Amino acid sequence: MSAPSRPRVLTVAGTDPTGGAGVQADLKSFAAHGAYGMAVVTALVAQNTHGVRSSVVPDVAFLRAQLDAVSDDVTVDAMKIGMLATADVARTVRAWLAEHRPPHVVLDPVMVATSGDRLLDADAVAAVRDLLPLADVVTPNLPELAVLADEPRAATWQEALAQAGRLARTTGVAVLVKGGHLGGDASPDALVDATSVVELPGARVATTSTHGTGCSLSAALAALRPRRPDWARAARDAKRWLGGAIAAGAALQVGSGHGPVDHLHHLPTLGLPSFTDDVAPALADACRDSLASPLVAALADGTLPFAPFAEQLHQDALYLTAYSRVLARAAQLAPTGEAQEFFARGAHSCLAVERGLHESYLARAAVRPSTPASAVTTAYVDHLAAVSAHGSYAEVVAAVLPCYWLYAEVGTRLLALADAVPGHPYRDWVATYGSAPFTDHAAHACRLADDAASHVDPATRARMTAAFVTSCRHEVAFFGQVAVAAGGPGGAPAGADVREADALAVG
Ligand SMILES: Nc1ncnc2c1ncn2[C@@H]1O[C@H](COP(=O)(O)OP(=O)(O)O)[C@@H](O)[C@H]1O
Ligand SMILES: Cc1ncc(COP(=O)(O)OP(=O)(O)O)c(N)n1
Repeated sequence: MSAPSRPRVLTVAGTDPTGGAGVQADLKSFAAHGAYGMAVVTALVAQNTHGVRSSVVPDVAFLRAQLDAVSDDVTVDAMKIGMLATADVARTVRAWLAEHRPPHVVLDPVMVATSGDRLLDADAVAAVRDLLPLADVVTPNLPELAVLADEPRAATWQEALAQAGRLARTTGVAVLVKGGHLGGDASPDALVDATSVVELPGARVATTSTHGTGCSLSAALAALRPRRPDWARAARDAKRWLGGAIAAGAALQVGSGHGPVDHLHHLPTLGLPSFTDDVAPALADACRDSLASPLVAALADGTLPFAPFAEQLHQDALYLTAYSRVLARAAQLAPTGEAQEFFARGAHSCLAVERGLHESYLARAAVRPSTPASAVTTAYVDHLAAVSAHGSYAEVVAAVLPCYWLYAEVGTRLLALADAVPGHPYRDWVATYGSAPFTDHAAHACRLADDAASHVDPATRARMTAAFVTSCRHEVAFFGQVAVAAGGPGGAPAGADVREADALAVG
């Protein structure tokens, strides 16, 4: 038979109705790591982010019935054991393990929650110790390590490593000792066996969202092990994932005590509104503000004198040269041939339009080619360059999108206004942006941004939004940068002829 598409991983643990610890956290950890999750419940715990209120431990015959229901039917590739509550529960799990031990077993020796509430009877410690030889890895925090080793609590990380080494040598089980309870800037862990120590350094995240970190780490370890060559590599990857989950926890806004971690922080979210639906209000604001600028208002009614128009086009030409490079970067990062071609064509079109502006309008204007980029143009270009240098494909696409989408929106409105003015002097230029093919290119760019957003994690999506909104602000400033003297009839000088629409694929 072929291999299963996902590791089948079982947790045997207590519950947390607020979803941060216990079985609920374990199942999220399993899903986060692409495992098929199963759960046998040892104890029903009424708890939240402030602590444990009460718990009920079902009869151990029922616990055994749950365990047998799994092993009678399903192959278990890996298993994590969490809260055991009582000595009877620990002994029942041990008896089942003796018969049905999966290839990989992680034991999280849950004793006391961060809130200080006991999750294991004092007389059950010996029964948990008896389980150690049936586990591959045990994952104690510092107080739990001391209890298992029957020694005083380690005061330093070095003492903890030595204590873990002694426990590993006496029990034969590897010890993933956790440094979450240490003070300081670091939160190191280490995988210690009888002969070696693999340190897993980690920065401490300044947060109160640490409820269920131990549960989530041990579950991740079990889920990863079937797809990793050894425990050290599984532990390294589990810890790296947990660091991101802890950092993203506060944004969940779950509870007013010690909140949970975000187990799915690294995954895209199904069912979100599309990116363009999400940022449409920002685009609408930018469109309204752009139309209100003196330059665009005078462009709309045809009263814009030629000099400020040419000055604006000159800045546009400088901008397009830089924008072309950013589109080329989007083409370089593009995940599909279609997207690569779209942005590569856009990069080329920018240069063609820039050249066209110089050969037509600007050749006849008083603006000298050496006039430098304005502060406004420079700021916009710097923003795009920064996203292009440091951002992912999705962020680059979000940053370049307003130049397509806003120009299409403003252009469409301007064209309707220009059409109401007989002999409008800038109608051809306005029509470039207010009609196809430019509006089609803008719709295509929106579609590519939505595609990109559907594959990113929440943090990247937030950066996409920030990049988009910042570009919108620069667009508004760009329209507002040229002073417009009131009055003056507009009009391009005779012979000016810019046929941008054919070549143009960008704003
Ligand atoms: N503030 C934090 N920042 C980063 N990692 C943390 C933080 N607190 C705990 N951890 C990590 O979470 C995991 C659980 O640690 P710990 O708190 O020691 O165990 P437990 O949750 O069982 O009490 C470990 O990998 C630890 O390094
Ligand atoms: C049902 C249940 N099991 C374990 C714990 C303890 O979780 P842990 O990951 O050690 O983190 P804290 O909750 O102590 O912060 C629990 N609370 N509930």
